[in-house]
Amino acid sequence: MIERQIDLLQEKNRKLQEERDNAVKEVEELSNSSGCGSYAAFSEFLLLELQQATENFSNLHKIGEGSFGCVYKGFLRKTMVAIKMLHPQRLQGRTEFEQEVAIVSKIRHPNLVTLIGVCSEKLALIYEYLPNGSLEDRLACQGGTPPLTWQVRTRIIGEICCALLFLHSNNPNPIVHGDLKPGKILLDANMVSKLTDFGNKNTFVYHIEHPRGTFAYVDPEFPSSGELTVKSDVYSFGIIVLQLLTGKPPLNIAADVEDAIKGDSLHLIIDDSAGKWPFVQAVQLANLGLRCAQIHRRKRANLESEWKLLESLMKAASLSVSPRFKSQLDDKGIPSYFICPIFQEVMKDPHIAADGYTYEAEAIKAWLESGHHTSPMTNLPLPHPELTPNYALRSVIQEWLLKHQ
Ligand SMILES: Nc1ncnc2c1ncn2[C@@H]1O[C@H](COP(=O)(O)OP(=O)(O)OP(=O)(O)O)[C@@H](O)[C@H]1O
Repeated sequence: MIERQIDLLQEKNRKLQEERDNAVKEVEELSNSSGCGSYAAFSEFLLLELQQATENFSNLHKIGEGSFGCVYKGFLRKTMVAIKMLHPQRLQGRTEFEQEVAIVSKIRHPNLVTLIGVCSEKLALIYEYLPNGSLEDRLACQGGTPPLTWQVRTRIIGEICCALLFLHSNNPNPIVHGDLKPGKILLDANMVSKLTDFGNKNTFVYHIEHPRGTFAYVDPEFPSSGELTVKSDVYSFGIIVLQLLTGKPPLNIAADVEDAIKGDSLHLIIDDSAGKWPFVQAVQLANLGLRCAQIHRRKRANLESEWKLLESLMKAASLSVSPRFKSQLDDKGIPSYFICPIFQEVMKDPHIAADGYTYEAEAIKAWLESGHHTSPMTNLPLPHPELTPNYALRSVIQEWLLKHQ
């Protein structure tokens, strides 16, 4: 009798082991086929969940409509999200949707909008929700919002450059945004900027065929070459820099700024609604914008070489905090990005984790050592546990502390 029970238990144990081995194999196969190691980057949502989150796609939840479909705001699995419903006719088909998702879902950077998930049955993309809307709307002060200060504008320029450097250095192939313009730069609750719609060249091609005033950002060499390169993004970036500096519409902006520099009248076209922009820095930004917005690709700036200048401009801007820069400050006047998301204290030794967020070294090490394999910020699996010191932020914090304590 006992022997029979032992046999049964052994048989059950063998079956369980077999099931476990099969499950492990399946997970390995899935992660290999996604090409991103064990990094399961996004969730699949049901249409029913989207319907519940948006009260059946009611107009009250609609936040906008682009050429590729409507965007709704919704509360999904305890998170505020933006749901982008793609028009199926705007895509070449499901394969293209899947290819795009495969690219976008693997990329994480603090200045790129995070893809949280997809709803394959409805071809919908679910992104983190950015409550301060687009740079286009903020530049136009839509809804009565105050103009962006020169400090915020300088930081946004640095952040966008940082995001482009990240996309362009992607391995094995650089990722070209292809449709960079203020409408594709979104702002979070702290006015930190994030690029959206990267890895979707179709948006760009669509705009070339159906111009809506956005062609001012388009690489002038694109129509003849028919090809988008990283230098196409550099051109659009240059136009955005000049627009942030002057507040002018993008058409012919490079020629206007160039004329102003030649005629010693740059001070007349700097956007004074941004506050008192230090003139030396305004000139540096004007020249940076012009180096990027060259008509010929081969003459355009290399963003890697421009980064040092931008870093110093960002540093200077963050040290010169005006009262209108409040959204970046906590109630003690400390810039929010100085605060470790785990310890909630000003960082002494900031380190960047694989999720792109910066934490106090001690805090993130303790998190990893206690067996966590996920991001404390996004809850998504971390592709690796390595940490990189954030020297730039550390020196900004130290200088700020010296000045304010
Ligand atoms: N993650 C998000 N959080 C908050 N608002 C968003 C988000 N994504 C898009 N939006 C808003 O939804 C609207 C539509 O965006 P979408 O990117 O589809 O089109 P667009 O950029 O306005 O136009 P097009 O794609 O035709 O150039 C815009 O007002 C945009 O600011």
